[in-house]
Amino acid sequence: MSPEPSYLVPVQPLEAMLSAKHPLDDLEEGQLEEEQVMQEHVKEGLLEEKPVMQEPCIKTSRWGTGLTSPKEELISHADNVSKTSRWNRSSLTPECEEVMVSEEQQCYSSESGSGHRTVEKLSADENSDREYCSSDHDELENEDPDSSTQGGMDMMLGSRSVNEFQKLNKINEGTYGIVYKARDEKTKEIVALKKIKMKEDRFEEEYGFPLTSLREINILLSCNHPAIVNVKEVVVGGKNDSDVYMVMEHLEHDLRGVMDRRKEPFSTSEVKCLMMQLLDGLKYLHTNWIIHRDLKPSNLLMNNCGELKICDFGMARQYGSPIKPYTQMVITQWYRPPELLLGAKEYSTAVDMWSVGCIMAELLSQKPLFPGKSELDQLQKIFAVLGTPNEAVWPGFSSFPNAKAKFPTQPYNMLRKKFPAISFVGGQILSERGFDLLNSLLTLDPEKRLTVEEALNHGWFHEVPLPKSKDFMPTYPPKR
Ligand SMILES: Nc1ncnc2c1ncn2[C@@H]1O[C@H](COP(=O)(O)OP(=O)(O)OP(=O)(O)O)[C@@H](O)[C@H]1O
Repeated sequence: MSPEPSYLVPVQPLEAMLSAKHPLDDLEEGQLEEEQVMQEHVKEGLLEEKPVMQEPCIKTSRWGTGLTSPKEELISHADNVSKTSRWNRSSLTPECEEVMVSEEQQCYSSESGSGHRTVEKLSADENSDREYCSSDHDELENEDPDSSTQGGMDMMLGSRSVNEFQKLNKINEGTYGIVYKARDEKTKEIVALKKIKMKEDRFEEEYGFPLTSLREINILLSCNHPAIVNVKEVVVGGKNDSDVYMVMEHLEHDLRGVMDRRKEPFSTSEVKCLMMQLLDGLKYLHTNWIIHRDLKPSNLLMNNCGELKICDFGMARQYGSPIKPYTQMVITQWYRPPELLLGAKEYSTAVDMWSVGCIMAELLSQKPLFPGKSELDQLQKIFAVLGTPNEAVWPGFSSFPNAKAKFPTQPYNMLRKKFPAISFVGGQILSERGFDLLNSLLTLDPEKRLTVEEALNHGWFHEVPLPKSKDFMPTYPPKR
């Protein structure tokens, strides 16, 4: 195995991980048993599967695990971080005492033979996104109610004020937040401020903070990789400091905007440069048990130094949206894998690999590969190109809840027609190896789909034209 890049967090010894003080002590009886059982499974899994031990494990905060109340968290850190925000990146530096088995590890139940990490869904009705949320609610509801209700704002103690930033312009408004370009008055640095949209739902009424945002902040503060957007800190503003903003490094563009502006597709070497960065960032996430689950061009930021960075972790590792979108916009299905569309009971890292396949196709052709108008239409579009699956090509296919629908029979894989090896009209062509990578990413059966490691090692990246250096990637005039 090639050595891990230096930006990966050093491996914690297994002993340290398992013997570290676990906040199970703080839980109620019933919960304790349940957690202990999970803990045992984790132990077993770790002991059985040596490679897992050797992989880096980012530390998630106790807020992320929902096992300790935020108040206790603040108290236990009081000596070290008094008057320092819970959200300060530096306060998250892993310490031996704090090393925990992350929630992701507790949830992941198996590692499939193909190398995709599978997570078992936590609820019975898996088509309901809200079920995940309620499972999370349950965890939090078991906490000391006194501390939980105050948690939302307590954790902001010591955070800087948004008034220390000069808002320059609004960049974008998404489902969960409004993003501004701003200048840090102290450092004069240009940053992006994502204002967390607060919404009156049960979770927020009780805990004062949207769950999606809590998770996004927790994950992003824990990640440290050149292809993952850097969140510097969290600041507050508005009446009673009740508005919360994530302060992120600012990137001039996102891939959606860039593709919309370009008149022609990226060259093969440019696609390789972008794909390698995307896969590198994703390898970091998957190695750290994080599934992004919402990879799409608008969530891939780009700058004029040729860098690509993954953003928007609102959906990461929760496998469903806990709150209703604020706008009429729904999360796009175009990059959603067939197993999710079919109502699969388990997700794995393979869901992200499907999205990567769709993104690669779009980079090459400059148009979305499967622009479905509804979930059914999405599946029909996928099957029309890749062939209608059956038990032979995808064992277990017919057991999916949504597999009962009558799909038109398409016995052949037609993908090569869309990405030919030769073009008589001067259009974009794709080599044998390039097509093999694309086709392997777009494998219907997630068990057989390429893993991020396999994709990164694919021969396409080693044949000419080689990936373009970031320094020579095209630049675009700033639009915002
Ligand atoms: N750090 C950043 N620098 C520059 N622009 C950014 C940054 N972060 C986000 N953006 C812009 O804001 C948009 C929305 O951001 P983001 O996806 O994080 O919000 P969201 O509300 O979660 O969106 P969605 O509706 O996709 O869930 C992005 O598509 C991108 O154009």
